[in-house]
Amino acid sequence: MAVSRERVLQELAQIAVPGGGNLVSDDLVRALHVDSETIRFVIEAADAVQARALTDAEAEAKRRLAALAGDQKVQIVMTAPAAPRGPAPQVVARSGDAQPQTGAPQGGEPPSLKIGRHPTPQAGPAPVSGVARIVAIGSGKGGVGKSTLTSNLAVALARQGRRVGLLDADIYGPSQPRMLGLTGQRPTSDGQMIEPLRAHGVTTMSLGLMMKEGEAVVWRGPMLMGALQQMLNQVKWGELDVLLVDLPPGTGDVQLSLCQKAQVSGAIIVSTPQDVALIDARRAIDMFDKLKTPVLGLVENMSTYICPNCGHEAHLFGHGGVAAEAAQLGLPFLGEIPLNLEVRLAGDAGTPVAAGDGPVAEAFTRLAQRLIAGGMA
Ligand SMILES: Nc1ncnc2c1ncn2[C@@H]1O[C@H](COP(=O)(O)OP(=O)(O)OP(=O)(O)O)[C@@H](O)[C@H]1O
Repeated sequence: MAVSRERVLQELAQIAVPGGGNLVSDDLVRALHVDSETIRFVIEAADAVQARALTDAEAEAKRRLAALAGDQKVQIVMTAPAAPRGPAPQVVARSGDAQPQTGAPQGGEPPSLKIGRHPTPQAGPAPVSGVARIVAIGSGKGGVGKSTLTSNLAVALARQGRRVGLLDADIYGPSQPRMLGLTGQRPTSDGQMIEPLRAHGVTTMSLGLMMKEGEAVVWRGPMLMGALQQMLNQVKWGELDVLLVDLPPGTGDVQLSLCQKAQVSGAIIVSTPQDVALIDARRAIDMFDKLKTPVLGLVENMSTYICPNCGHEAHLFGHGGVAAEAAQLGLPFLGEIPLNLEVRLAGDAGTPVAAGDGPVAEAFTRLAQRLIAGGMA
């Protein structure tokens, strides 16, 4: 039978650490995740010296949990900042089959701000200083073009003269640095505040830029909440008309944390017209309803395909399904973006198609104008 979270904590509370306490009493266990297949957590040391001193405790935790676990895989990650003001959390030790999830950092070291700590207590959703509106961009299903829509919409809004920020909170696959041509760049920090990057007129920050690649996949609940809180409050966003937040797909911790921590003005749901995508979109809408975040409307992506050779219009994923769904749910239908090779090529090349001209750029302009006219951006 799978070991429960409580049982894991009981076991960890028996593992002594230097100084007289144990792993639990010294609050060293972070992001504990227990399900039928995995027991996973982070041991968060204050620095590399403490991390070394905790190696034995980590090995013991590994041994004890492996003995208890049965079929569950045990993954333990030890993190510590390299130095008090050093470059970003570093994975310093691993045990057993818990393979390091770090890869080559994206463009050098992340800035010297420790990200992913426990959240600071907060009475309720708070505004972000200088930011007039926060709009979450969500989808029920992955791969429907939510990140593409976010970057292009941000650029289209900036071209309409709006002061726009983009927070890439899709920690499981942060793609905004690539889509906005920021690969290889790192935001800087004085250890307190982060200086965001700017691309195509958009003030941009991505959780992916704050960590070594792959590191965040072990984050859960509190750690994620803390990181998101830092992204909102420790980034010098400046004065913004709107901050777009690119959420991970689905209905998980990031969505919950964002709506609990920040005064989100509303959410835009992106979907393709297929039934399967729409079923998931409905789930996302339901989640925002439960979180009391207004759904501003739905956007249909990959709507129509116009053959670049013959001009024939085809509907590869169907057409009009999102508009019909919006009508049925009594929500605004905000617009549709065609399926177009240029969208992908431009995204991969780091210059969103909305930065140029042509029918697809116009579709994003229309969407941006619709949001501005509706007071949403
Ligand atoms: N309208 C479009 N026309 C052509 N290609 C598109 C369009 N929208 C998105 N794409 C392409 O589809 C792929 C998935 O898009 P994107 O990464 O934006 O989706 P996503 O919903 O953010 O996915 P995930 O949340 O799973 O990361 C990308 O290669 C992107 O370039």
